[in-house]
Amino acid sequence: MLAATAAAASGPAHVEVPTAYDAILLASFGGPEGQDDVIPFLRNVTRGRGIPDERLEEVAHHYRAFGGVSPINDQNRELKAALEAELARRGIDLPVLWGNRNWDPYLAEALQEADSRGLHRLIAIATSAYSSYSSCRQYREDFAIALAETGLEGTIEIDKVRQFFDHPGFVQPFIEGVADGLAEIERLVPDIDLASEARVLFSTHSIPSTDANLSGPDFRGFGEGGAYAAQHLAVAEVVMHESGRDVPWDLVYQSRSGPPTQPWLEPDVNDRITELAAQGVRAVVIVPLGFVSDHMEVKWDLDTEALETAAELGIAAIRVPTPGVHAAYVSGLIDLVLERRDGVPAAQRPAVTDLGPWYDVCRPGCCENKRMGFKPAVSGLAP
Ligand SMILES: CC1=C(CCC(=O)O)c2cc3nc(cc4[nH]c(cc5[nH]c(cc1n2)c(C)c5CCC(=O)O)c(CCC(=O)O)c4C)C(CCC(=O)O)=C3C
Ligand SMILES: [Fe+2]
Repeated sequence: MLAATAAAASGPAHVEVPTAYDAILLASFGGPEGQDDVIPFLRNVTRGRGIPDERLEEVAHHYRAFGGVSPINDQNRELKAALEAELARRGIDLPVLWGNRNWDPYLAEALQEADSRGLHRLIAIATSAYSSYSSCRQYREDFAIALAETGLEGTIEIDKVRQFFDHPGFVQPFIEGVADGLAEIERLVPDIDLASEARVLFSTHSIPSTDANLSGPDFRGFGEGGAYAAQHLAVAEVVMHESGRDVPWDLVYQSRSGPPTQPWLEPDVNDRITELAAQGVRAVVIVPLGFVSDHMEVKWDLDTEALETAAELGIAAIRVPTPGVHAAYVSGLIDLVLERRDGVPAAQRPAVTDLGPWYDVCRPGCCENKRMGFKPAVSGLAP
């Protein structure tokens, strides 16, 4: 088990005062549940960006290949049930509401439900562990939009748990996954020398370099790729160390979209596998470090595309599981709610890298989107 070491005092934590919450808001991305949902869902995801339906059809085919159904909604139903079970096990009476940014059940519906049940102080868990516009601020903007849509500003307050990339509950499943993945490679390629012929590839969602460089706070201190890249590198290092294996590793990116002229974080996972194969690498273990569940970005971009790339090059490849409903992850999410509710001091909060524990509330300007412009957000220090 990964030791739940208390925070290094040097971490950037800023701790809020205790708040008695009425309910947990499980906030996620949402996904289509049938072929007819696919284009309307993609219009929601890309709203305000004027992307023509022909371009959306290109992304749609990932969903179409799976019957138009993203696995993400069932995964959130399971996560909600697991959170409820863990709360019940601990004797904590805190309802869990679920709302998505891009598909039914929408955030606005969850807020209406909260209001009708008299639940007005919400603590949100977003299914997104790192700092960036897409994984943090966009959730906070969409909370603000849902509050405005429902006329519940001033009635409902939404706080959000800290970014949990380095919480031991999130990291533990990846440690187990890497250890198991490497053992599986040894079974598949019995004569392999892991240290020279295998690579562990930690994969996360590529984002535009502009977003990455603003994924602060204090973004200038994090170098190339901002806090987003720094957080992934720090967690990957811990995972490798804790797995007890001495195998070289890289951070790679997947699921790039946007025009080719716009710089996004690189290298792409497929390009890196191709390069490694040319260098004589015989096996890769792919770790979806940027994701909390096996949703479409994992099923398509890794299990379909990246595994195919490896197969075509004749090298062995294993994809490690995401946290999903792993007991350590579920219990860690409840711990995150309770540390916030109780105003636990930063030094007592678990964090496995010295970047954390992360802030309770975003700093002004944190995770800004310079491409699409300023939108007000809640759950932060400044709108
Ligand atoms: C960092 C990050 C995460 C990880 C954090 C988190 O988990 O939140 C994530 C997750 C996800 N992304 C998802 C789906 C999509 N993301 C898109 C587009 C984009 N994602 C971006 C970033 C991220 N995305 C960005 C920078 C864009 C371009 C838009 C822009 O320029 O700002 C598009 C539009 C089409 C396209 O542009 O390709 C789709 C359909 C799904 C659902 C999967 C399912 O249905 O199972 C999930 C969980
Ligand atoms: Fe995305």
